[in-house]
Amino acid sequence: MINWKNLNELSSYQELGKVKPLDLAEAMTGQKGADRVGKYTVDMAEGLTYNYAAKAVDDDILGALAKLAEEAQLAEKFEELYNGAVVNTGEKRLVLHQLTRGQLGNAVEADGTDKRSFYIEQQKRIADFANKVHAGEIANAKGEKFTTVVQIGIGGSDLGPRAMYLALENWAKKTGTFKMNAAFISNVDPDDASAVLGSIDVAHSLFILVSKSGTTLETLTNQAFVMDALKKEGLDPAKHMIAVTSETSPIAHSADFLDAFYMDDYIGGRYSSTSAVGGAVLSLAFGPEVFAAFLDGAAAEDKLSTEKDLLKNPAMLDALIGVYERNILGFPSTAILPYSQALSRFPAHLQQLDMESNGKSVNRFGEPIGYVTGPIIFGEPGTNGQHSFYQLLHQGTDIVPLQFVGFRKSQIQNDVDIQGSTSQQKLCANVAAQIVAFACGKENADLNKNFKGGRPSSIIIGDDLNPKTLGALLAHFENKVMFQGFVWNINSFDQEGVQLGKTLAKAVLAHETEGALTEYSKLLNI
Ligand SMILES: O=P(O)(O)OC[C@H]1O[C@H](O)[C@H](O)[C@@H](O)[C@@H]1O
Repeated sequence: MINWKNLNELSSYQELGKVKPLDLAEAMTGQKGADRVGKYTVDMAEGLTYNYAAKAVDDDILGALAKLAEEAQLAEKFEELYNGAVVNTGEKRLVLHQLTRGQLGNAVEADGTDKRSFYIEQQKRIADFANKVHAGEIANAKGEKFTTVVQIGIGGSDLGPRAMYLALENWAKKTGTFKMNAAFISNVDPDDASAVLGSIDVAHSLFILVSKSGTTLETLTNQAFVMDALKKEGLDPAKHMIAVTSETSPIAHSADFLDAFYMDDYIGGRYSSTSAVGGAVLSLAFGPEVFAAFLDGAAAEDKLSTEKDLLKNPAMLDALIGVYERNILGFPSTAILPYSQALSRFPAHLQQLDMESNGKSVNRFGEPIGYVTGPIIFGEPGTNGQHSFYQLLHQGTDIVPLQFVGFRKSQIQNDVDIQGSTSQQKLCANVAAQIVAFACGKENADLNKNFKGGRPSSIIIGDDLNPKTLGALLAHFENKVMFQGFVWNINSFDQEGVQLGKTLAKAVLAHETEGALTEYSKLLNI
């Protein structure tokens, strides 16, 4: 029997507030700190590890978090979700993104079909299509091979797939699996589409129109923009464009497209990288086998997330430590800091994943809640961030919990020894240094140079970033966000907060405004 209770109704939450907080600076100094690094670590899938030694937790706090996880029935709620319960209460929908990469529980039937079979069928259709494009069997009007793939989409139909493409582009080039260049058009700013169209060979480009709803104004505008450009080149848009959408959307089964691949309403945009939304572009760019390996990594991490023991479940643990930092310690934000250039857009993806999912003020029944929910998420790859905003992270008045990601090896494996160390060693040295600097600080009589420390961080470490580790990394964060939503008793799978702005923008374009909106319209010359 599942109890969907608000966080402040749970006795384990009240108990958690009474546990003595850890003095992180003290705990991370000397031999004690060294021991923590070996102790507070848990295996993720695909050889990754989640190390939380530099988080402000000890055995007592972790024990209290385990009780909270149990009382909040996190494992049971995940089980409900993957067995097909209507967990998206706002939209009255099932939540099935895990099913795109594996079968964790019972077969799930919806709309009269077995959903796992439906997702597999779409993957097979995409694989077949991609193989034909690579072989030149599907080609442009002159029978020439497509060399570039361009995704047109926004939000979840852009950020995840773009971050995943960038994460694997150099790996694919290095391993000989690279098939096609990919580019992305998302913003309705005409400079976005123009710049992309100006940088590619349009006659040899295949466009993927990606919109789950098929109604997103920006995406449909960019589709028309691209169709116009194709026509101006004397090309038939219907021979250069495929669609990824839900079967019920207005753009499904349209003659405007060479082919169409489907996802459905049970996969939220920000959770759609492992569906056809990511599958089409990644299979075309790197080949279906690479996409399949990415799915395997995600499936393996999902499996780990079913573990009931908190200390063996990295996503649940990461989620609970985040709740402790947000609700007990009162920290308002979290920074995502990958020490990997390939993950340059990963923080942007996590901004949507986390903030659109957990930026909520009512519970899953639509009732107000009396505690804070999702933190503000931001980030940049290291070491670039160090030379930008780390000043505030080290000495600012707010404490910002940090999520580092690092790999022992670079992707391209082209490196030079300069002054006794390689660039990769310098990169890794910096992340190690930052973790300890943030946690331990450094006293100085000159307060301007004093570091208080006590700034918590965790790190996910792997040997290298490849399709499997990337899949595991993505699923870790998806599951972390889901578990946090369960703790806060909110619905992490709808996004009503984006509607008002869309409605008002439509009113502006229709010149049906009043008051301040009319004045802003005039200021912007609309
Ligand atoms: O894929 P689409 O239906 O075009 O949606 C694209 C995006 O727009 C919406 O406004 C939502 O905020 C996002 O969750 C979604 O990913």
